[in-house]
Amino acid sequence: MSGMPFRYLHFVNARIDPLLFVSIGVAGFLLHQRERLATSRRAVPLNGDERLRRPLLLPIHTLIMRKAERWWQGVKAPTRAEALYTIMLQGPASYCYIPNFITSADETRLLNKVYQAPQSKWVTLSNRRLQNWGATTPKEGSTTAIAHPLPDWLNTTAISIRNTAIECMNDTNNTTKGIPRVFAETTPNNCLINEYLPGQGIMPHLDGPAFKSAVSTVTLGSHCVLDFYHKDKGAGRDVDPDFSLLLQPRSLVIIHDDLYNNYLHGIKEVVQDAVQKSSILNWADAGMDTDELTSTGETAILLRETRVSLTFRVAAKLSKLNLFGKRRE
Ligand SMILES: O=C(O)CCC(=O)C(=O)O
Ligand SMILES: [Fe+2]
Repeated sequence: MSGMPFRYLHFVNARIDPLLFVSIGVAGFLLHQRERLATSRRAVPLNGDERLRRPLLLPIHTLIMRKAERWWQGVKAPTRAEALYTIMLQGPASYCYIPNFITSADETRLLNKVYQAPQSKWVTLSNRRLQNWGATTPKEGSTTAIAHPLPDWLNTTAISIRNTAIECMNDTNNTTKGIPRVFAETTPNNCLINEYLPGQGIMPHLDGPAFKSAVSTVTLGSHCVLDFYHKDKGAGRDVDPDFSLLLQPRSLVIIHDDLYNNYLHGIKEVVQDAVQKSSILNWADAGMDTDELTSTGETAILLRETRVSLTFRVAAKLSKLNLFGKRRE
């Protein structure tokens, strides 16, 4: 009877000094806080209706606790739940996803044009190939682009994007989300074409300063999961994205304002994407095939094929110089 507890107490009294007690207490508190935060992240429902039921004013002690938790963890970026909440509130101003923006015939025609381009047009990078058309920047990081017209086969799509942006802005029923003002004002004058084989992707990044803060992308050939990471949090191989958009073949996505300026975007280098309803912002519009879905209807495995993306942008500033360095009339 006297054995274990007594010996244990004796051990504690004799060997453990108060500093160690305090350290154990602090470590316990830290672990508890970490678990609490992880649980609250997992528990936050990601669909809009649940979010709308959240109280607008949180009790002061909850706010203080949240601040303390963030400070405690040294995390400046918003949590996943907060990021999604923000994006849902600002969502209507941040992206516009339009399934089947082009027909299958247009998709084939555009793909043929891409592959008919002279070999010299392709720039081969380690993880993808690209072509650059229209107004182009002389070097990386330039803020001024040199004016050059888009070829007709791309200009047709650029004009449809502008018309769509105008429709979006006039859409009083708000069936198309977002107000892609940049494209309503100006027809895109640059198109970057990226080709990704299965297993290829693009590291998370922000687009450079040469273009206005909106980007519109037509997806050809295969789907893509475009991941977003808040810029304060950063991104790396072991960092989970805050959320993603599922871009289906023939769709158009316009990303602008908050989503464009404050989130890095990237595509993972994988041969298949495991997608979940809870992390895909446009799940409802993504037109998932029922045979791709698991029995719950909330996850799917999508096998990648070759994807070609046409990314249209508006150059922020056009140089008065032509390609040969001479001033235009
Ligand atoms: O292929 C895409 O959809 C994204 C391309 C992209 O982000 C870029 O070229 O900057
Ligand atoms: Fe980009």
